[in-house]
Amino acid sequence: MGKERINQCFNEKLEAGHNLFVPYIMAGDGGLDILEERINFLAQSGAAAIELGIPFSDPVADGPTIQAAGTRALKNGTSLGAVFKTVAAIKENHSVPIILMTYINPIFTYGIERFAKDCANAGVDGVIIPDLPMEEEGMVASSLTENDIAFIRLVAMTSPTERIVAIAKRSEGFLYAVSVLGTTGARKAHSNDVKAYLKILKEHSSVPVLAGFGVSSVEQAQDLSTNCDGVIVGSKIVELLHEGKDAEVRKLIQGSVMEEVSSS
Ligand SMILES: O=P(O)(O)OC[C@@H](O)[C@@H](O)c1c[nH]c2ccccc12
Repeated sequence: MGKERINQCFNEKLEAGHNLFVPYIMAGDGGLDILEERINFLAQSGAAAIELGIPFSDPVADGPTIQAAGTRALKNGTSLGAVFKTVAAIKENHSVPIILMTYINPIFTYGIERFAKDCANAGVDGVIIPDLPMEEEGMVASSLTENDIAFIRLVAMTSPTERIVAIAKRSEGFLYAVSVLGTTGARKAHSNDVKAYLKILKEHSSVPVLAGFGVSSVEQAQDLSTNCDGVIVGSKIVELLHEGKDAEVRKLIQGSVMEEVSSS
């Protein structure tokens, strides 16, 4: 369970020579009753894990696409409790790691201990909390550790190297390397500094490093994956699924996970 499951699933893919691909979807976008089918589809298409967003009314790091998905999910009445129930049922049939992405506020409201226990009971493997600074993560970190839930840390390109290294050393499951400045959302290209930044992270992290934010094509995924272990794709996946373009989602994942054969 938890950390072990993520490590095992990621290692299997890496050992088979694949890049890792973690799609982000918003829980309750399209209704919770389609979640199992979506997760199954993404896993079958080659996803190494699923990042599952909890809709929240004040999503400071979300770009317009993810915000719109959150609004749709909230309109459907999606609550944290309902997501736990749905995930528990899904986990009876599927082994793909599930990582919850939630801001700290809903966790406080729900209760930190209760949140960590319910994650474990539902079979959630890891948690990402984008607005919890390293200095304040203690209470949440100990509850997650007690329940064997991987606490995935995010690093930002703008942070000083010392801070980047400290965060890289702590991360569990994988390290989320935010690879653009600003909020989530598809971008045409990543800056050249990203490669150097990913290299530093790879040197200091004991878990796989995945690059996220702004990835929307196989080319970008392949390019980033030459300097780290894979990518996280949110907005593009959310948009394609919302438009019913499942075949394109499959192509994006399959093209991204295949390690490119170098011509030299
Ligand atoms: O949408 P993008 O640019 O592909 O970025 C991933 C992202 O959506 C997902 O990981 C995510 C959604 N909301 C977030 C908030 C903070 C950090 C990460 C996220």
